[in-house]
Amino acid sequence: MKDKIAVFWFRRDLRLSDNSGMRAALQSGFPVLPIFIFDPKILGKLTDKYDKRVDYIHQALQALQEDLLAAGGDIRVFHAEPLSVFAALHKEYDIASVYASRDYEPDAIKRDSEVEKSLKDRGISFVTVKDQVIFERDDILKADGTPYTVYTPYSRKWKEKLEDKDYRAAIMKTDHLLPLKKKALPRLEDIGFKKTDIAFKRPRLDATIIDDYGENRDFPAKDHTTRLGIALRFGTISVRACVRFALKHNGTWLNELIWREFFMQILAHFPKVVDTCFKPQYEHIKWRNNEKEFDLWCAGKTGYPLVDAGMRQLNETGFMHNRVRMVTASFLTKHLLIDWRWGEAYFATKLLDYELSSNNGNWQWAAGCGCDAAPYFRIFNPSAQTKKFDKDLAYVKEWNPDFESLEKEPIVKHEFARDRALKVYKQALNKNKES
Ligand SMILES: Cc1cc2nc3c(=O)[nH]c(=O)nc-3n(C[C@H](O)[C@H](O)[C@H](O)COP(=O)(O)OP(=O)(O)OC[C@H]3O[C@@H](n4cnc5c(N)ncnc54)[C@H](O)[C@@H]3O)c2cc1C
Repeated sequence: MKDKIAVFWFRRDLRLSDNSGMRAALQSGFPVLPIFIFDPKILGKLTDKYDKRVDYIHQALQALQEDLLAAGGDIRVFHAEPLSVFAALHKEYDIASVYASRDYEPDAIKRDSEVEKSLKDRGISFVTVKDQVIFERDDILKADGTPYTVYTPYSRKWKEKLEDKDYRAAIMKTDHLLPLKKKALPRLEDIGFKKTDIAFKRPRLDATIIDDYGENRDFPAKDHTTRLGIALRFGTISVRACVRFALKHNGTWLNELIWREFFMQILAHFPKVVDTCFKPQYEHIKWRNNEKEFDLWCAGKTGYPLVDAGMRQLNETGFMHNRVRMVTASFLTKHLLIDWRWGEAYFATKLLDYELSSNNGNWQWAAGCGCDAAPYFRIFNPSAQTKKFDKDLAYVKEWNPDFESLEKEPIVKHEFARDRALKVYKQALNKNKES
């Protein structure tokens, strides 16, 4: 008879330390087999075979494998549909339970419920554990049990509710890993992708950035933000470690981590936001959706130096500074009157730190149609934003050195675009009053 084992399925928690899902698996008492699955359904949606995020995951798995080998185990990495992976594992092992850290995106919830059902049919339990957030969907609710849709009261309640236990490290003994013969990971080429120039570094909380984050974070040329977005996305850093650090070092940075959870709970409570406006009346907006103008925006050729610098930074590196993300998103939706969904989809293909809930929430914020959004009449003037946040043009010059020749012919004049946006937004909102 085979000995019973537990399986730990790594997904968006690619680390061995402070991993509450893995800790739960190790506490099961059964030897733990760690696995990761490259799901062809997810990878198939990525058209660029030089996707840096896939390369990042691949390198993070190598680091994870080193840690697991040092702890006396290893990892098995598959490239197949999860249901077929578990069917094959079921033949090879006597599995008591499969453990995983909880995932909150609509597609992940659907996948997990299919996996749970199929495991249950084989008599295997599927145990998911909170790891990706401090507070999930129903942890922070209003007194009447409904979700918060405004950030400030949400963050107040989040802070009131926070106790040591919520951010304590998930410490574990790794002596329960299933001994495995070392096996090389599949190569990127084996899963249909190519090596890129991204270099995985183990994420680190840097006091020299976080201590004076509040004073510097808004100036793109200073590059004074942590760049931990990708690490939070794929769980190569623990959010509990971030919160412990933020509590000691900087309240403004803590607020950013709360924004992340705010949008996650919005997506969890209102999954319709994936493709519709949080505020339905904004569906009446008559977007112009000019494809030529969209292409110019994507390429960083609008003639507005800050907008173009941001788009070029994004295209070249997969990152764009938050201030500039706000300006470029406002420009697309308000100056060009292009549907926020187009911009959101473009960012999703490019951002290394792409996170459905944050991208969606922030795009809806910029377009004015989100839960706690910028009012429709707040239209960033890209030139005023440049004067305020990049007055020496250091950021513009870095990413958009030919800006002077382009600036002569901007895609649209600010005053004209502003008036047009106000008119179109007002029309949409009035239509709603009439109907
Ligand atoms: C149009 C638009 C699209 C965006 N798309 C994404 C996205 O796909 N993924 C993403 O993580 N963030 C997104 N953001 C939010 C923000 O721009 C990035 O989180 C931030 O720029 C990442 O840089 P950093 O890692 O240096 O973060 P820091 O400034 O060091 O902040 C630390 C972490 O806090 C979280 N955070 C910070 N600001 C926000 C915010 N406004 N909303 C939600 N979480 C936040 C992120 O996890 C971030 O990594 C978007 C913002 C805008 C305006």
